[in-house]
Amino acid sequence: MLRSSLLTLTRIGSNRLMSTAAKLTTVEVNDKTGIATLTMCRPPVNGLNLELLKDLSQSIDEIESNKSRGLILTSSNPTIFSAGLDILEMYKPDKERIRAFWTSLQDVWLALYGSSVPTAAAINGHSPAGGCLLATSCEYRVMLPKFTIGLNETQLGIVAPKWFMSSFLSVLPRRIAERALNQGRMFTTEEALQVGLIDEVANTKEEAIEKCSAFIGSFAKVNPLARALTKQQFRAADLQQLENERVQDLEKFLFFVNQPAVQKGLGLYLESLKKKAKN
Ligand SMILES: CCCCC/C=C\C/C=C\CC/C=C/CC(=O)SCCNC(=O)CCNC(=O)[C@H](O)C(C)(C)COP(=O)(O)OP(=O)(O)OC[C@H]1O[C@@H](n2cnc3c(N)ncnc32)[C@H](O)[C@@H]1OP(=O)(O)O
Repeated sequence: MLRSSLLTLTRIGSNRLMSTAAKLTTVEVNDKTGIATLTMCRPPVNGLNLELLKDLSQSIDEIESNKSRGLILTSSNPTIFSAGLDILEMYKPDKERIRAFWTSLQDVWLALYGSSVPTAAAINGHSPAGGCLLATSCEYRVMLPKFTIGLNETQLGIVAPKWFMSSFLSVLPRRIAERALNQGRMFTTEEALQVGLIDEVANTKEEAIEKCSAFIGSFAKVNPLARALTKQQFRAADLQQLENERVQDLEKFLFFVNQPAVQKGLGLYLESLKKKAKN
């Protein structure tokens, strides 16, 4: 069940905490429900860099293979679910590292969107771009009030690839998804609930996790294999499309991100974030 020799198993109440010393994710399995909570813990904003993506992949694999009854994705940061892709991976990138970075992002999406176990996101903070991609790859979303979620790529002068759109479209009606993506719109919790981008609102992270657990519990009397195969049939075309086009998708990304205008835009955006952080 545990695949790394570095892995430690600790017991907290009725939960088993599985994590490695230097990992950027933790996996905690509730002994009563059998549901695994996968927590992202990369300060300051859970920016998805190569290391966090690799740890996410490993944790999802771990949950798939340890017979958990479901997966709840959340964050250790009290105000940020994930700030999306770490822009430092894309700005003035190292040639080899950026290839590994994008390939790892593809791996995470394929594993999470195609996961055989029921998945839910307890969105306990802001969730722009890649953060929204992770949340919409899950089957159910519960979000805390006064945060924002959405695919804001066009606001940064970049383009969400097709598979980002697939996740978005699996949740939102096409007309709303298309307009929001073109605008790079970030939705408040209330707006997200209204359009169906999230399923429920919770006042605390604990409540969000409870609601996610209740969603996963709703499959208790359904045959797990029948449920998993049904989910996978719904998602097969999206998953197959990326599987078939992985190499071309990587090359497209590299070409696009290395354009001088895109580099300039990313540099200005990073500067604006840093300026905002100082004030
Ligand atoms: C037809 C052709 C098709 C071709 C398609 C092919 C390829 C497509 C090419 C590219 C697609 C790439 C897809 C990218 C998706 C992404 O995820 S891009 C990332 C988008 N993320 C954002 O815009 C979020 C930016 N951050 C924020 O809005 C805020 O930080 C926050 C998350 C709301 C948190 O706010 P808060 O006030 O709490 O924190 P600060 O803003 O003060 O930030 C603290 C600290 O963190 C740094 N930081 C924040 N976000 C990022 C980030 N995403 N990457 C890197 N660093 C980040 C910020 O700069 C501060 O740093 P410090 O000053 O050093 O402390």
